[in-house]
Amino acid sequence: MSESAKPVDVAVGILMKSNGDVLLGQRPDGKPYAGYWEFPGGKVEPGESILDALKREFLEELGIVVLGAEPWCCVEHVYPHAHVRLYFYISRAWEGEPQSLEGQAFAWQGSLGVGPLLPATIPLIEWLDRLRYAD
Ligand SMILES: Nc1nc2c([nH]c(=O)n2[C@@H]2O[C@H](COP(=O)(O)OP(=O)(O)OP(=O)(O)O)[C@@H](O)[C@H]2O)c(=O)[nH]1
Repeated sequence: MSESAKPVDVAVGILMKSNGDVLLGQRPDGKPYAGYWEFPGGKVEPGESILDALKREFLEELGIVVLGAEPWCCVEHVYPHAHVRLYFYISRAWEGEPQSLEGQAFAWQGSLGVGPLLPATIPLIEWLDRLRYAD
């Protein structure tokens, strides 16, 4: 039960193209919720800022250099395997083309697409639609 008492901070990045498409990745075998889709990211390491964690994860997983990202929203979720606090950032500025450096599948998506999504990420898709089709 100690896991539910102390949330784990997770940095999550939404790469958004000018047409509104966003990048999703599929969780690899061997992790909880393998095969589910999520926005790229991962756990924040001790002493690391959330933005630094985001940049590190994007470089490790995708070979992308995030040039800028804005904090968007924070969601807490209690899974059987972990209690997480997800810090979602939106980035419209990066360098490089996403490559699958750790073997995951990735896909650029409009409003509807791949699934299933991680439970904590589902509401984000609706909020995101309001944001990207607002202007
Ligand atoms: N990256 C990411 N993680 C999410 C999302 N939604 C969500 O609930 N999570 C949760 O946040 C946690 C992220 O941890 P992870 O296991 O992917 O991170 P990591 O790569 O640093 O882990 P590891 O190095 O321990 O294997 C998981 O518990 C995952 O279920 C999302 O949209 N993106």
